[in-house]
Amino acid sequence: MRIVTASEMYEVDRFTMEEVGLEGKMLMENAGRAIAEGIMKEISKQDEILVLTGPGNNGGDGFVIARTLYLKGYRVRVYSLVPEEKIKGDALYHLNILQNVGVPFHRLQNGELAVRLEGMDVIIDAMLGIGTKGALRSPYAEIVDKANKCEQAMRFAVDIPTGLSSDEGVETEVAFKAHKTFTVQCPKESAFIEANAQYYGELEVVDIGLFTESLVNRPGKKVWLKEDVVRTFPVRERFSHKGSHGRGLIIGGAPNMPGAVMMAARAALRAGAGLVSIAASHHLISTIAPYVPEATYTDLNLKTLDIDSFHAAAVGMGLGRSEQSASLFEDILRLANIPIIIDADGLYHLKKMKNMLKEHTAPVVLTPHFKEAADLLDTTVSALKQNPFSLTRAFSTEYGVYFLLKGPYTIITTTDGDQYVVTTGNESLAKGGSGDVLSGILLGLLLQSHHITEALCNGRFIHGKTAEILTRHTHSRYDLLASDVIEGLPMTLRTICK
Ligand SMILES: NC(=O)C1=CN([C@@H]2O[C@H](COP(=O)(O)OP(=O)(O)OC[C@H]3O[C@@H](n4cnc5c(N)ncnc54)[C@H](O)[C@@H]3O)[C@@H](O)[C@H]2O)[C@@H](O)CC1
Ligand SMILES: [K+]
Repeated sequence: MRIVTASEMYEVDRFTMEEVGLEGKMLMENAGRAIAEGIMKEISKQDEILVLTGPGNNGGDGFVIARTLYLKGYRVRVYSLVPEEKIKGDALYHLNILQNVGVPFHRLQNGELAVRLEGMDVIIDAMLGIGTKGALRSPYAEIVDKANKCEQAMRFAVDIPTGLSSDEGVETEVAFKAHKTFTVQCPKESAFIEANAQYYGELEVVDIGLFTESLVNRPGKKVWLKEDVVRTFPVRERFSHKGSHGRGLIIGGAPNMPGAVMMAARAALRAGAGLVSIAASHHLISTIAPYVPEATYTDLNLKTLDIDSFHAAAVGMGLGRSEQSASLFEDILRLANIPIIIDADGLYHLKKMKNMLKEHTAPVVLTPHFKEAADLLDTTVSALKQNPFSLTRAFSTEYGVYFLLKGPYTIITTTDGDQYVVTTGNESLAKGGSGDVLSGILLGLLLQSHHITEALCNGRFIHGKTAEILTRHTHSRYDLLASDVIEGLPMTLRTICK
């Protein structure tokens, strides 16, 4: 499912209207009806419903929603923040129909609210959409603030909550706090920015018949969905053998962190890796081995370890941050000609030698969380949280790496700058060890997949999905351990990836 900026959405509108020939009025009818259908599932006929409308097409959607609800017998009225003479085009067309049908219609008079917001059971925000520029002007800011204070009301936003920008990089001062946002055709970029989540609430995408084909030549941004996992998950052949499912290497294991490589190895095997080998300090091997008897072990000595005899490797989990481990990491990066995942302490060392990435020819996957990523990109966490798409895309294309920016909305960027967002999971995953398990799953899938992007998206998807399934059935969001996710993978794999 494509994610768009405002300018991309306007291009989709233009293409649909000018080149396909669907009229704007009809698209507005489709949008309003689809959103009204969604809202009707959440409300009752006893509810007092207020639709707040603005000057543009977002307001036009609001007129169609109000008419649809009214004709179905709901108690609805419309409150326009602008005088009728300011409403033009398709929105005016639908305002006329609204008034012909007899839906109660009020408008702001002399700057005063003619309708009370208090006591409303449902407030629908059709004030501003993707045409919003800058901070909210009066009276929008005041009315949004009043609407947000109506604590008993269910609040729905049309397309985007009024006050938010569609694009990343814009700080929000005041915005409508929706319980649920019905977004038209494609989710907007800003829906995946952490600071905006509280305004969007739940997000539902409604199909109104727009054609997104006109965007095919632009770098893509998409949400990776269950249907994508089902379509691309590696297929196992009846006569395959362990070698067909890949030989993976996990390099790490500082004496004080035996758990990291152990969990990564178990996760890789549970995700379907054929063979997993752990290269760690020999003191550690006897500690780890009983917990992962399926793995093989080798002393972490680059004179004897043939990295390229494996199909892919993961390095950095529990590697340590000493000078010695820094030079070990540098040697690994120089020697490896196989796809390599760099996580945790590997990312720490990489900061000082990131130019090596430009010469490195085999695929490299970086899996930082926001702090690690901000350090790598020489920026701050808050700047990265405001602009995660553009900053990671710039880094990925400059250094030629796959970049998996870990978070509740994980953004995966390819070396070409295409981006995928994976939203599965919940706060139970915010715990030590989660990253090690994710790296293991990613390695397991990298070994079995033809496409690196698919391996990364599918790996991150099943990691999050497993946490969701476990916290729904057997665990809470407090007690779930990283290793529980490994043991929960069978449930996800059995249901999603048969
Ligand atoms: N074909 C289309 O174009 C379709 C558009 N649709 C709807 O139309 C919306 C976009 O419509 P528009 O382009 O008319 O834009 P908006 O409806 O977002 O309104 C833009 C207007 O709001 C005012 N405004 C902008 N920033 C402001 C601020 N900071 N404070 C106060 N007022 C401000 C300006 O007068 C501007 O002209 C979408 O979000 C969607 O809801 C849907 O009806 C589907 C079809
Ligand atoms: K809106």
